[in-house]
Amino acid sequence: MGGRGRSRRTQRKHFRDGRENVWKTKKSDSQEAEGSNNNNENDSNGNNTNKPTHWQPFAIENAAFDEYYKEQGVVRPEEWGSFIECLRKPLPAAFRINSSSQFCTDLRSQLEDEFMKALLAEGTDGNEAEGIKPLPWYPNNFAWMSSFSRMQLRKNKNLERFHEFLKQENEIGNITRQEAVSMVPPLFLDVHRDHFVLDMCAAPGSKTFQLLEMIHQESEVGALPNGMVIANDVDVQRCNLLIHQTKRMCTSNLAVTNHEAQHFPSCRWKKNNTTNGSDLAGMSMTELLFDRVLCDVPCSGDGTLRKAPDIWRKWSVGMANGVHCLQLQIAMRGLALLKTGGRMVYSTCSMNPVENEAVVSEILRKCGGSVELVDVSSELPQLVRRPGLKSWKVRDKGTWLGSHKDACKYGRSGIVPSMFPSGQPHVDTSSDDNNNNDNDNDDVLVTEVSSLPLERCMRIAPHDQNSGAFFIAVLHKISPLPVIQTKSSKHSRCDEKSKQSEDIKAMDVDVKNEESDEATNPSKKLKGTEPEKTETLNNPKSRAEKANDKRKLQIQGKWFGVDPVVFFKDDAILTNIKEFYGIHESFSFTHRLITRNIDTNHVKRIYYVSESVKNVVELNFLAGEQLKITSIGLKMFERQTSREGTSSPCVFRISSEGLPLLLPHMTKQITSSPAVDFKHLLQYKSIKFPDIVDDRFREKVAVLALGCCVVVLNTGNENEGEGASDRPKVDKSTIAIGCWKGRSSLSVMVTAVDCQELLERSRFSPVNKLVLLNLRRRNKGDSYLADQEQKQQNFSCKVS
Ligand SMILES: C[S@@+](CC[C@H](N)C(=O)[O-])C[C@H]1O[C@@H](n2cnc3c(N)ncnc32)[C@H](O)[C@@H]1O
Repeated sequence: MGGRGRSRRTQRKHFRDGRENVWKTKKSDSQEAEGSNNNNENDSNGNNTNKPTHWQPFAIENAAFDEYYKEQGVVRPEEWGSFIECLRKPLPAAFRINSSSQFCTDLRSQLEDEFMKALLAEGTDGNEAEGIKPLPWYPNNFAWMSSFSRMQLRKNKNLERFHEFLKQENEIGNITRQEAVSMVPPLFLDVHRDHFVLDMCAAPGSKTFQLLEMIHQESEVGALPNGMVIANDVDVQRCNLLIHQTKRMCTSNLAVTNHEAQHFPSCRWKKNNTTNGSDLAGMSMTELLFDRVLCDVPCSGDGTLRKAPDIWRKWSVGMANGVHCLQLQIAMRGLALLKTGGRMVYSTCSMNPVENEAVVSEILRKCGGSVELVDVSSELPQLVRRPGLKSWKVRDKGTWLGSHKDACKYGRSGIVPSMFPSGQPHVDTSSDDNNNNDNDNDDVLVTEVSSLPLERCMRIAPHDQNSGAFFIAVLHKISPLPVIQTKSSKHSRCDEKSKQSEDIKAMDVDVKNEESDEATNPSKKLKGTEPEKTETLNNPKSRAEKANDKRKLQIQGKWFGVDPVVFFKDDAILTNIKEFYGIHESFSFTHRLITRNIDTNHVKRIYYVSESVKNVVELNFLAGEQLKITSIGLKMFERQTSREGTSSPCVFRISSEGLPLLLPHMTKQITSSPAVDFKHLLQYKSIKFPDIVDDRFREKVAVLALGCCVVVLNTGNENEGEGASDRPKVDKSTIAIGCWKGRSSLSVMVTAVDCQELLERSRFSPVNKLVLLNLRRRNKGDSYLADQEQKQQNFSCKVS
């Protein structure tokens, strides 16, 4: 896990207070830890102001934390000891088998039959002898937890083989390492294959991966589901992590966007005035709405204390109070983008009621009956959870506040009414000339109790099932949201706290107006184009330079720093690709190929998108390119830039991600190889033609054109490539790799690491089968099912 894991860690960025990375702690940062915990002094922003003097390991206690949560009653008083003790223990590692992988059942068998027993026998440094076990509440035994922490997995020699297994399968995309409780929200979303799903705050993407699995489950061979996922995150770097993570899924049904979730565009488009008889005129979608929305909002994150112990010293109530309004705005935008009848899951990895029940309560109040909190007590019955709180207080600068009245009394303008159970703003009725409030019993703190069905929210406590803590609420949109009137109030409210609050005051209406304006007036500056303007102002340019800039901008597209999304329509290149690979007419190319470069002479990569993603791209064009798309579809063709590339009649090679989708539709540049030469290809990466062992294979390679080709493993069971047609039979169990035919040799286009991995592991027969499956997975994506075990076994024998 070493370097890769650490580098992911270093990219974690606290969304609000610039929390430095715990895994990359500088000396001064470590020093800061000293003494900060039992004396948690906060400044007005809720930041810890202690200045420690020398290094100390992470403290795993915080008096302010204890005081706060004891008072809030998040667990019963008699449970406090086990709650806090559990929070101080490292989090056991958990992982999930990719259920849309054709190999999911093989992996599950390996875990059940091999690792479960082996890890029990081997034991570890710790006392718990459970080894690994499936999470009882996750369907089909596809999610597992171990009794080992991530550190133990890295350091313990006995666990080396298991750790290697986890790393490899994770890299290939067969499993995902993910905190157990983080797997819960997508399960309550009830995603179907034809759903349009929005993941509003998606990075680093473990839940997006789960959503994609759900969309792709039970896919027929070569068929794509009708649904899609849009994964959005405001942080570009984290978007890149997400793209890296989801690339393992090899999906054409995903678009990644980079917006503030609270301002996510809905791409409304008025059908009659923009099409001008174009080929988009038939477009039926006029607005981007979703069947499912996942609202896994940024939060204070104290539910992850076991995984990120630096939170112990950083923790303060200000962290939660400071994100309440943002969370509410994101959730309201999510509901506005949800179709009537759709489901939204709101979740946080925080235990704080201000981020949880308070946000849900305000949603219900604002939506006035158009949204209901769903009772999901009968779903996932084996998941141990607790009902949401009905009563809580707010703490600010060391003072407990029972209601908004208290906030006004103490002049706490940052504390908004929606943070309290009733959500009611305090209206000061006392007149200036009658300032005698002495009769009020103001010194008694009255804690409000909510009348909303907040017991339907779910709290997951760490000591219930040895996990992290989490909060989940399931919402159902019954009817369109009401228009929420802008009220001028002297009381501070979330809407007024936001400088862009205009967008959310009338959730279903105002956004429409704003977006229509954008669509009809594309020159209107969007957020994200700011740097460009600043540059222009600071550096006055000549007319020629400006013209040049304008041209560049046109090429660049609407969003500054983001490549444009362009349908690839270069007929000459397309005809060349189709003819070279003999691609069937049945394979839909029209409006399914995308590039990120308007200049087709310099297109390097061509992406394939599903029908659903294509529709969204078209809608986005019609709506004035409101979506800032950072990644889209499946990389299918890549320009071969080497000297070899120029000698081929077709300069575009098939990428390994795109091969599974294209393979059933190829009639040319495809041949089959016996196991011996297939193994040599993997072993030596490149073999000279005279070194090909099998004469028939050498002959078949000789007739291929120079350039990219596909070699299919001949398992010997069928007439693969023999007989009337030289085209190998392609079915669910086919194993194929992309190759390059040069003037004197045939070379693989699978990375050296992949080849090495296969060859090393193929020496051990029990692992052999899985390794082969993995190779196929990597090259063939997830559209094939593993149903011919015998064939795999045959190949294993031949290769070993
Ligand atoms: C709790 S994490 C999401 C984890 C993610 N759902 C997963 O399962 O991997 C919250 C994410 O929200 C993002 N974020 C913060 N503020 C945001 C905003 N205003 N709009 C969209 N995303 C935001 C952060 O960059 C962070 O990646």
